[in-house]
Amino acid sequence: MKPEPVLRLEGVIKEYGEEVVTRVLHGIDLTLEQGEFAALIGPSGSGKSTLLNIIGLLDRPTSGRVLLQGQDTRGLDEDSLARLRARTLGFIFQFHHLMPAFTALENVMMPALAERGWPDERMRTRALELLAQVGLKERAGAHPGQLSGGQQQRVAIARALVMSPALVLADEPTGNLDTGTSAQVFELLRHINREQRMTFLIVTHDPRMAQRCDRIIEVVDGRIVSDRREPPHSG
Ligand SMILES: Nc1ncnc2c1ncn2[C@@H]1O[C@H](COP(=O)(O)OP(=O)(O)OP(=O)(O)O)[C@@H](O)[C@H]1O
Repeated sequence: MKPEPVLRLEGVIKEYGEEVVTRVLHGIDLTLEQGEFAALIGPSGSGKSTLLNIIGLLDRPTSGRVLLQGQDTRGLDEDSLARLRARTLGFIFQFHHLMPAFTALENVMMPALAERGWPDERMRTRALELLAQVGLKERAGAHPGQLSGGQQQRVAIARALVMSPALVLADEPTGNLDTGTSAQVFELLRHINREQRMTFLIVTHDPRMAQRCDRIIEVVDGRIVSDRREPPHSG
């Protein structure tokens, strides 16, 4: 039997306003299978962030359904949504939002702490493994202020992965980095995707980055206007 897709959106509509209603998403249908590495592109104001917030269970559609690993999220209360979010989703933002008073290791453990309370040894081991994977094993005890921008973003990536999410949502993950660092961070995401078959959806304005994804979903005026799979890249 085919596994449930990681994500399925059915007829997602989003409207803002009460007296004057603005429709921002016009019935989005979208499926992401496990292991996909997809870019979400489109002009400013086209609805990418709105869509990402709905997929990330941070906002609810006006109508339509969002299913994560086959689970219908419609009708779940805020607590259930928060639990599902913590278990299933990882978030990477343009600005890393690391906590300056905590070390890199503590920052990576933070989502696990929020979920399970006091840190246990397994959590610590997992966080250290992830820091090693993003090339920061030696910097586990450093505070964010002692790390470069690229290193800080790599800590944020490790933090996004600590709960082994089925789907990682990245909003302009390299938007705040210089070109060289940006390419390295992107390659790291690619590597994690290939190695762990973790699914990624990446909002980007950078056409070169989109070209290096396996699938490019383009949104214009709240509609998916194209959804194409790229031939596999060699490297
Ligand atoms: N809370 C809100 N209330 C009213 N309108 C909103 C709200 N949030 C977003 N919008 C409108 O919805 C549309 C889509 O916005 P959204 O932020 O999703 O676009 P985007 O594609 O992510 O843009 P950008 O690339 O500039 O981040 C815009 O016209 C925006 O003004």
